Amino acid sequence: MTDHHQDHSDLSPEVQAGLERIAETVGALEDPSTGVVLDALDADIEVGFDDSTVYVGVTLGYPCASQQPHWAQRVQAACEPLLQGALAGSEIQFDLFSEIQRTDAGEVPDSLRAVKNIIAVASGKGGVGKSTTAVNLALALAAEGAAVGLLDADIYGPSLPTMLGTEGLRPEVQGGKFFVPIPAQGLQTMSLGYLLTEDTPAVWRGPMASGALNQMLTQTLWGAGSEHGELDYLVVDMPPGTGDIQLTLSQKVALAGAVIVTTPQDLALVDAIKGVEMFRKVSVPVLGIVENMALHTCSKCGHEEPIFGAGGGDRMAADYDTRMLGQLPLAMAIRQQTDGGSPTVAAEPEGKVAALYREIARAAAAQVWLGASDDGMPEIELD
Ligand SMILES: Nc1ncnc2c1ncn2[C@@H]1O[C@H](COP(=O)(O)OP(=O)(O)OP(=O)(O)O)[C@@H](O)[C@H]1O
Repeated sequence: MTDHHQDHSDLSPEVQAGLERIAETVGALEDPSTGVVLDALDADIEVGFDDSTVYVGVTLGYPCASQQPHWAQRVQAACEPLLQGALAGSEIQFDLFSEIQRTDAGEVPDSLRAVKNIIAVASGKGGVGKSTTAVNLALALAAEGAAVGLLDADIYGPSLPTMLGTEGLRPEVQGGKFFVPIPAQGLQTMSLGYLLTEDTPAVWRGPMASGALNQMLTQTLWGAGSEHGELDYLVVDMPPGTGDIQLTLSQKVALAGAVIVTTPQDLALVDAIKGVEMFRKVSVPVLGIVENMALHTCSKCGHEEPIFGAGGGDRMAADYDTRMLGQLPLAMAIRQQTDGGSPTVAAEPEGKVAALYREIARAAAAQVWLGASDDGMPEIELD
């Protein structure tokens, strides 16, 4: 439940009552990323008064730096009618903060203690744009103010070095055992692509692959390059599919949640359902579904069409009691930018597509904050 912080003992009772009404009004505003009113969330609302200025501060549990103007406008509109009596003529000053909490991960290796939340980005099958989504989501979380790491767990075809323009770089090794993550475009990154050389055999069998993955996860000094020695989120770009590697990883570390990427074609949706079921089976909360390549935007006229059909992700979200985090268009620019080493969120931070990725990132992180997004769901048994 929300705290309304107020120590207004030195203020007149009339001012105190006015501030209390303002706190209540702010508490009744809906948080756009969860659709829940602030009072029902674990949000902090602070209200103060000094020299004709009413200070209102809201602290959310997910990164939301870009939302300050939008919130300021909403708080202003909702509270202006309350500036009466002793508060008449006052101004409102609004600040939005975020404080990202840690998901309880139980026993974890030392290197992962620096990570507050691990988010897996997964897909039931290959080629749906999972890696593109993972890298843009990681950049979007960082753009919203979080300290973010990105682990490319795609053992068979590590694409992170290409997407972030870090090909050919090798991580520094500390104490003969630990990798120092490579900083790239504001992210702390690690990929098997950094460790393979031209001479490394490309055939990685299941047990070897999951061993390598486990090592990258647990032997990387994740907090090393970030300001506070901690990461708010480690985004893991999972290998495609729902086989042993995926299951092992999901069981080995306490994931804060999983984002499932799908395309609107029916087949990909069937595969995405397998992804949802796999995570449920190992009690990992499914944060939601991202529908990629959902609309085709004509590069000549800008017209948008759902060439693979519409509404599949929404239907699946409803059927499987999860949510749609957002839809991305099939756009030439997304492919060119991501394959060219500067993913859309970094290449065009103010563009329409970057705004979509940021909205998805906020919604996913907000679900991590809510923590128990799957509460009450019966476990689904496979086989
Ligand atoms: N929304 C999009 N619009 C246009 N191209 C896209 C979009 N999303 C991804 N792509 C392109 O599709 C190709 C496959 O994307 P990506 O590598 O992210 O998929 P993946 O699901 O991770 O694949 P894999 O299973 O091979 O790892 C890439 O060339 C990427 O640039």
